[in-house]
Amino acid sequence: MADSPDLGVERTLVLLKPDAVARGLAGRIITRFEDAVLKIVGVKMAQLDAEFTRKHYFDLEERLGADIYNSTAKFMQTGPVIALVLEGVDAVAKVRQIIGATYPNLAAPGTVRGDYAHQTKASSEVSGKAVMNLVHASGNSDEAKYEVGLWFGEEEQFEYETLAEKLAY
Ligand SMILES: Nc1ncnc2c1ncn2[C@@H]1O[C@H](COP(=O)(O)OP(=O)(O)OP(=O)(O)O)[C@@H](O)[C@H]1O
Repeated sequence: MADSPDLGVERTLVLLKPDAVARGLAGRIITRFEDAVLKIVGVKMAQLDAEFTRKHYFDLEERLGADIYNSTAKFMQTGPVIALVLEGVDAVAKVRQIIGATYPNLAAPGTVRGDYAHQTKASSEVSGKAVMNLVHASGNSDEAKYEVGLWFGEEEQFEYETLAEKLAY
């Protein structure tokens, strides 16, 4: 048997956005990740500035346009966020499933966005404000590597050393 079997364990970045922190939902949201055997290996609270927001959402303006970039960047700086590095089997995809679709009205019941938010794309377009959808999570494994590295130094991330620790619950 190989010394280190590939368990499919990976890391992903999660942000509890200003609306989640302000509404006192942090604990309930984190519990959902922990219940799905996603382990916290890094955590911090931060107030974003314009420069760091640009680094985090570096491709958003190109993907969705300047108006959406600007409203999202503004929203992300309205209050503190909580950043987490989560580790687990298929963590990137699993976290995206747990948080649900980008537009909360389309997010399934049982997902974080589906249960705790309600905004539609149309309401954001009318108001010119960002979709307040509580959580950001890396969209794929390349994005996860970039975002985890942007937010957390090596020394700010912890290791579960043994197989038992990695899988235990
Ligand atoms: N049509 C829109 N109007 C206003 N804000 C939007 C719109 N589309 C996206 N956003 C904002 O931009 C963020 C990034 O959009 P993206 O397409 O990357 O969705 P996502 O990957 O589900 O969200 P996130 O990157 O925050 O995890 C969304 O979470 C939302 O806050």
